Order: sequence, then C-alpha cells, then structure tokens
Amino acid sequence: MLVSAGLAVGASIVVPLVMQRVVDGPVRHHDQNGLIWFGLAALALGALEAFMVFLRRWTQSYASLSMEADVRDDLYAHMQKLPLTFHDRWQSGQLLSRAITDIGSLRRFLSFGVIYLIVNVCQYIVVVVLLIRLYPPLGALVALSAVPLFLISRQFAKRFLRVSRQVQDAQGDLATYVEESAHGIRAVKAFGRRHHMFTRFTANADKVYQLAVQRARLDSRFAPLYELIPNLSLAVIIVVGAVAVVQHHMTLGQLVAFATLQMGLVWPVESLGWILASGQEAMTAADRIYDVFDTEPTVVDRPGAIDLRRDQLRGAVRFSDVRFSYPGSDTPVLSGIDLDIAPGETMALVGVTGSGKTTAVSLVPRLYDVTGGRITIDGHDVRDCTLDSLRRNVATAFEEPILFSMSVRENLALGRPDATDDDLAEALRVAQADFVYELPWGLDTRVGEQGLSLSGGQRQRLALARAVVSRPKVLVLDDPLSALDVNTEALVEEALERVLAGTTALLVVHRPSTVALADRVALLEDGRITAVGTHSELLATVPSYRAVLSAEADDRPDLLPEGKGVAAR
Ligand SMILES: Nc1ncnc2c1ncn2[C@@H]1O[C@H](COP(=O)(O)OP(=O)(O)OP(=O)(O)O)[C@@H](O)[C@H]1O
Repeated sequence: MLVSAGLAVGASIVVPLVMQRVVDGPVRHHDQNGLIWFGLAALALGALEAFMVFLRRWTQSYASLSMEADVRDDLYAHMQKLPLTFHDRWQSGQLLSRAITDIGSLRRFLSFGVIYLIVNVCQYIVVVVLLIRLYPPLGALVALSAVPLFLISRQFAKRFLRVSRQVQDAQGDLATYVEESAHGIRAVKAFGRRHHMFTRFTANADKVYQLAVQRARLDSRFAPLYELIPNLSLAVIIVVGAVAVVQHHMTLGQLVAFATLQMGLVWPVESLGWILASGQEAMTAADRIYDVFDTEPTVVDRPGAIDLRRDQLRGAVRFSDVRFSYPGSDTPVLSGIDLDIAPGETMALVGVTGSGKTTAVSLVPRLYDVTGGRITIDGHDVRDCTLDSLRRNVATAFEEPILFSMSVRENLALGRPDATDDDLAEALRVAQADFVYELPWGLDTRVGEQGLSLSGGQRQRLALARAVVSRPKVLVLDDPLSALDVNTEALVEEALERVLAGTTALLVVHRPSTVALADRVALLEDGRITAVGTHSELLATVPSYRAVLSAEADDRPDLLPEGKGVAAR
C-alpha cells in the first residue's frame, strides 16, 4: 500500500522535473523531436501514477475493511466475555456507538488518514530537498513555512481532541436514549408522554448538534490557515523566482519546475487539517474502544479448571457462607448464605422483594462471582469448573424472558444446538408452549425483536422450554411462571414436576402457587437463610414466611393455613 502510494507520489514529483527539461531543452531550442520523447515520458509517468493510485486504493480498501471487521469481531467477543457487573454499569448505546461508529472512524483514519499522513510528510520532505537544490534561497523559504504549520497543527490537535471526545460520548448517550425509547415505547404511549420524551430527546440531540458545530467551527477556523501558508509561499516564489530568472540566477525551466513542485505541495498541506482532524477522531475512538478492551473479564476459567461431565454429575448444590455485594455498593446483598440442595431436590427460595433471591440464584451459573464463601456442585467450587461445562449443566430461565431475533427453533436450541425436533416438542409440552405450532411458519417463525410479537406469558413459556430443552443437571428458575394465568400455570407445574424429578432445581418463588413445585423451601431474610423446611412446616412455624406469602395468597387459597388446607408435599 505504502509502496504504491510512494510510487504514485514519486511519479507526480518527477513530472515537474521533466517539465524543467522540456522548457530548458526542446522548447528553448525549438526541437520538436525532443518534445515528443519528453511528452511520451510524461504520459508514461502519468499512467504509472494512475495505476499506482488504483493499486493503493484496491489494497487499502481490502486491508482496512478487513481490519474493521476483525476489530468489531474482537470487540463483540470481548463484550461477551465481560461479566454482568460490566453490562450493569454500561449503557447499551455507548457500547453500540463504540462497536459501530468508533470502529468506523478508526477504519477511515487507518485506511486514508495514516497513509496520506505518511505519504504527504515524505512528499513534503522530498520536494523541499529538491526545491533547495533547484534554488536554495526559495527552497529554504518553503522549508521554513513548515514551522508555522507545525505550531498551528499542535494547537489544532489539542483543541480538537477534547471536543471530539465530547461529541462521541454525546452520540453514545443519544444512541442509548433512542434505544431505550424504542424498547419502552409501550410505556411512553400508555402514559401519554410522547411530548415529554421528545423534549428530552431534542435536549440530547441538541447537545450532539452543539458539540458537532463547535467541532466544525474549530475545523473551519484552522482549515484556511493550512490553505493560506502554501499559497503565500507560492506567491512569494513566483515574484522572487521571476526576479531570479531575470537576473539569471535560475533558468525559466527551473522556475516552472519550482512553481509546479510547490503547487504540488498545496494539496498535501491543505489536507493536513483534515488528516489531523480525522486522526484526533480516530484517537478518541480508539480510546473509547479501549475503555472496553481494557476491562478485564473477571468471570473466567481458572487455570486447571475442570470440566463438569454430565454423565458423572449427581447435582448436589451447596451454598457455604455465601456473601455477595454489587461492585460499588457498601451494603451486602447476601451476608452468609448456607443451603444444601440434594441431587434431584427442588428447593424454592422465598423472600420479600429486594431480599436478594435473583442475586443468589445468579451465582450458581456464575453470572456473578461470590464475593465471599463458595458454591459447590458435587463438591466442586463452581469457580473451579470451566464456564462452558458449568453453563451446559446449569440452565436458567429468568422472569424477564429474553428472546432473540431468530426463529423459535433457534431460540429454543440456544443452550443445546444439537436438539432434535422431538427434544423441542418435549420441552414445548412441558412449558405448555404448543402454541408455536400454530404460528405462521411453526418452529421456523421468527420471534423476538422485529419478529412476530408474542404475549408476556408466551415469551415466558418459550424461555422455560429453552431452559428445559438442554436437559440440565441443575435448573435455575427465577419466577418463570409469573406471567401465566392460574390454569396454564397449573398445567406447566404438572408437566414440570416430571422434569424436576430427576433434576436439582433452585426456584425463585413469588406466588404461593409455585411453591407447590418445591420439595423444600428456604426463606431469605436480611441476606441470610433464616428457615428451611417443607412449605407446610414453614407455614406452621415461621410467621415471617406466612407474611411473605400472604400478599400473593389470593390466587391459591388452598396453600394458606388456618383451616384453608395446606398443600404440603
Ligand atoms: N445489577 C445490580 N447492581 C446493583 N444492585 C443491584 C443489582 N441488581 C440488584 N441489585 C440490588 O440487590 C438487591 C437484591 O436484588 P434482587 O433482584 O436479587 O432481589 P429479589 O429478591 O430477587 O427481588 P424481587 O423479588 O423484587 O425480584 C436489591 O436491593 C437491588 O437493588
């Protein structure tokens, strides 16, 4: 790339020197034959320059676009490795703008800016040396013009860098806002807050606009200086050069070559402003991209991590003095949980809202790592197991079901790519999600964002089927039936009981009706497990357990004590 760019510039530099020979030779001596040879030489040089420009662009486009694709792949792969604590902190729009806009800025600079910067600086040096050799006083003047150029560039770069970072950050905030508004469009419409949201949007958009204008003004203040300096030098060259020709200090051909070479420098110098601006943008873009790359994945395989083999796994889960605080928070969510879940047992976790149930179950597949104590599966600390094998054997379904813009089949097979249609059918039966066969293209119907819209309960059932289809040894269900009506819930529970028979399950429960699935229940209070027992034991002996469930008791009165019957297991 650089060779072809260098050759192209070399050809363009040689042309003025050929012109010097033409003017001082054939033109001066009226030699028509000589003129033809020089004409052919100039033509060949022009063709060489054009070919080299083509070659540079061709290779440069390929190299820079491949680089862009590679960096984007690496960034995405890195983001996937980063822990949830990172994603909790970062706005999605900021990640989006880094993955799309910033990598694009980097590519533009590396494909054009860097090459022009190197080639233009080399061209400047070579031309100045040639000019000094042609006529030293004027050559020295052109060389000196580099001093103000350098000072201007330094000033420009310093100021542009700051504004450029502000623009890119503001664009990230705007992307986050647009994304959130699109996601939350139902709430916006339902509360009739369209105008309010629009006002907030315009405030964000206006910030981007103001900063972009500030950046453009900075650019336009400095750009004329880059134009002025080489043109001023050219004017001086023409006047002083003409005097030098008249006084026979240089030939007319030398002046023509001198002026042509100097004119050839006008564009490289002019473009310096654009190159510097694009360089500053690329620097801030690289900074922003490295904010992500520099974040170390903390939930990773330890050296010597073991593979949990499904055929050797019994599924005994133990929490031993498990503690957890979210980063940046002084208040521990879990302050020493001890809990034993036997292989094949279904343990429900009950607690008031915000007591840390979701947090506790998220620690089993290492969505977060414990900050104290340990969680073991069959005696192996989950942090000593490979993440792949851990997450293959511990399947999770959350209350908030996330479906991707893929077919139903792809969504279901996320945790088990080799699942057959029979496996999927079985999982769908358990989750009472047979409705998918009624969709326009059955299992091939695209759902999720921009796909077919499903109800909350339908999405939840698909997420449950997805967890079940991977036939995990340990199943973590975070209130997965909350969006179902009582009848469907009863059907799912009935089918789920068969699945749970051979699976260790940890179940976050809000509704008393779901407690019926559990063999035992653990009550989470103030970051600790304060009671463990069967549902009926706890109802009978632990007042706070009754208090937690009473708010939800209306839909299953049979689960309440005091003469209403107890669904003990
Ligand atoms: N990503 C997070 N970053 C910081 N704090 C968090 C985060 N997620 C939850 N918390 C805090 O941790 C505490 C426990 O939250 P968690 O979601 O585990 O409770 P929960 O018992 O599952 O609640 P609910 O019953 O309402 O679902 C809460 O005080 C919550 O504010």
